[in-house]
Parts: sequence; C-alpha cells; structure tokens
Amino acid sequence: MPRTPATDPAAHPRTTPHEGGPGRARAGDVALRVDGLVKRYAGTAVVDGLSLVARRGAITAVLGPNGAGKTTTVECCEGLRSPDGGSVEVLGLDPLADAAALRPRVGVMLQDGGLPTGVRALEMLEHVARMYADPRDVGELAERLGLGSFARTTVRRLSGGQRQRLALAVAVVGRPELVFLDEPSAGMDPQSRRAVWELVTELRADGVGVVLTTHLMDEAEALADDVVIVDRGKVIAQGSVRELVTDGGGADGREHEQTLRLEAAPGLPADLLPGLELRERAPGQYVTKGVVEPATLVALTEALAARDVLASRVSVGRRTLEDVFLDLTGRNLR
Ligand SMILES: Nc1ncnc2c1ncn2[C@@H]1O[C@H](COP(=O)(O)OP(=O)(O)OP(=O)(O)O)[C@@H](O)[C@H]1O
Repeated sequence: MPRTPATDPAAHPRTTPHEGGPGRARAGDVALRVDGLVKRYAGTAVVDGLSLVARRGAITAVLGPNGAGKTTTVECCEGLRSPDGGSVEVLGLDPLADAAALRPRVGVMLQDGGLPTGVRALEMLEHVARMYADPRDVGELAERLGLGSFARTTVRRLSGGQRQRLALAVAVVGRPELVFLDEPSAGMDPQSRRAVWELVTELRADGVGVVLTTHLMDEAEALADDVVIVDRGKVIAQGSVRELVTDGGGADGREHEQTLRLEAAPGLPADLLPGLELRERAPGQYVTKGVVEPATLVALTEALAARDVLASRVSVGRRTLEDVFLDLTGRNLR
C-alpha cells in the first residue's frame, strides 16, 4: 500500500555505508521534516495539515495538480512564508529563526526564477558563486546547463526556459546540502530538460537532498526516490514510484503493475472480468485494478462478445502516477 501521510519514510531510510566520522551527515538522513503544516490565505487553508520527510542523497518529488499547495509548502520550507500551524525543520533547523545559518547550506530555485532582472546571466552566476566558500566551477556549470548562448543577456531578456536554467545554476553553485527546485524543467525544450535531470541525478549521487515540486508525472517517475502526492493542501499518498503504481499487490501478494484500458459502451459492470475490478473513469472509459495476465484479454473479449459489445480500444500498459492520482481523487492530475 502507498504510505499514509502519518507514515514516516525516514523510519526506513535507504542508507549507504557510513562514510564520515561522528556527526557527519549520511545519505538517507532526514534533510527536511514537515509536520502538520498549515498555511491560510484569507482564512482558507491552502496547505492543510501537510506532513512529509525528505532524505539526504534522495530526490523527493512533491507532485500535485495546479493549486494543490506545493509552492506554498516549499516556500514555508525556504523561510519565505511563515506557517499558520505545524512545524518545518530544514537540516534540523528552523527556516525562519535560523535563516542566516541555513542560507549557505540550502539552494533554492523559485518557480519564476526569482532573479534580479537587470543583471547579465553569467555575471549573476559568478556573483552568487563568490558568496560561497567553496563554489562549484562556474564555467563547468554554465556549460552543463547551456548558459553560454545567453551568458551576456540580461535576465529580463531571457526566455522562460533560459531563466529556469540560470535559476538552477544559481541554486546549486554553492554546493548546498539540500535544494528546493520548484517546477525545475517547466517550459524547457527536451535537451535542456535532459541536462536538468542529469544534474539533479548527480546531486543525489553527491548526497544532496533534492526536493522538487512538479505537476509532471513523467518527471516524478523519472527522477524521484520518494513521491509525495499532494491534493488540496493535503498529502493523499506517498511512497516510491514503484510502491505507488503497484498498489502494494493483491491478496495473493502479486503486484498490480499493469493495467488494462478499455474503451467501449458505458455502463459495463465492475465484475465483468473474473478476479479483476473494472473501473469506469469516464463514460465508456475503463481501467482495471488487479493482476493482468495473457488470459485476461481472452476473458475480456469473451465477456464483451457475450454482451454484443464492440470495444473501440483495448490496451495493456504500465500503471502510472497519473493512474494513481485518478484512482485516489477521481480527477486527472492536469
Ligand atoms: N499570496 C497568496 N495569496 C492568496 N492566495 C495564494 C497566495 N499564494 C498562493 N495562493 C493560492 O494558494 C493555492 C495554492 O497555491 P500554490 O502555488 O501553493 O499551488 P501549487 O500546487 O504550487 O500550484 P502550481 O502547480 O500551479 O504552482 C492556490 O489556490 C493559490 O491561488
């Protein structure tokens, strides 16, 4: 089963061998702990008792539809907003009270870039790098993220995707222990997106805790070790992608990794197929829950023929996080 919000993934950290001496943080240690976070705007809770844990050396994706409260949550973690309830611990510290101590240890990439607009791109990055004791090599980082083509362009003239890449470079140039990336590949072409994903994966390998918000399920599926699905300010499921999409398996212990999709006449019964639940997501559009086997297609064809129903489409494929979201909320992620 997907973990419930009350379940703390840090209780079962995927640790790597302890490399450092006493007091040295390990991959798998908790980097971020959010507990019962509440944030209200005009009396309405847009974050409503949200709890999550992110580990060092792991990528945690906070996934949810527009307006779910993802950005507000990370802004509370970044010390940009003060919570109305609950608590946030970043590297064991309070993001508001300990802001100065956290600044050199935490990287932040805001959704709109959050960068001063009158500065040239590369100068911006060089300037930020100089503020850190041991920054990354600016030239190498600029090359990796393809900043060269707009190095002398002022931030205000950058395209959305270029601004995002610069913001990512700025977020990681100081070798942070924890980075927050808000929709890191939004508006990017496929090549830039790949460069961003590679960099994010490397950060994880270096033991950095990465928390990214996204409404792109393929981004979460490609990158995340832990996925936290948020809807209407609450965590509705969390776990690894595999845990979420396999739905924990059935009574026989087998995993429900595949799903059968069917388009046919509306109103077919849920028990049309033996041992498999047929769910009608939209009129005439069905998915199954349960283990799909080769014989399932035979059984489906027979059951439809017996009812004189002609399917317009039948396919078998892997369950996705989109399916999980739909199962839980009855709505599409986007
Ligand atoms: N400063 C603010 N004042 C009032 N309402 C706000 C403010 N910031 C956000 N909201 C509202 O809070 C809700 C959650 O917004 P938030 O940006 O956290 O969602 P999100 O999950 O990040 O969405 P998106 O994927 O669109 O960025 C939305 O309904 C939004 O309109």
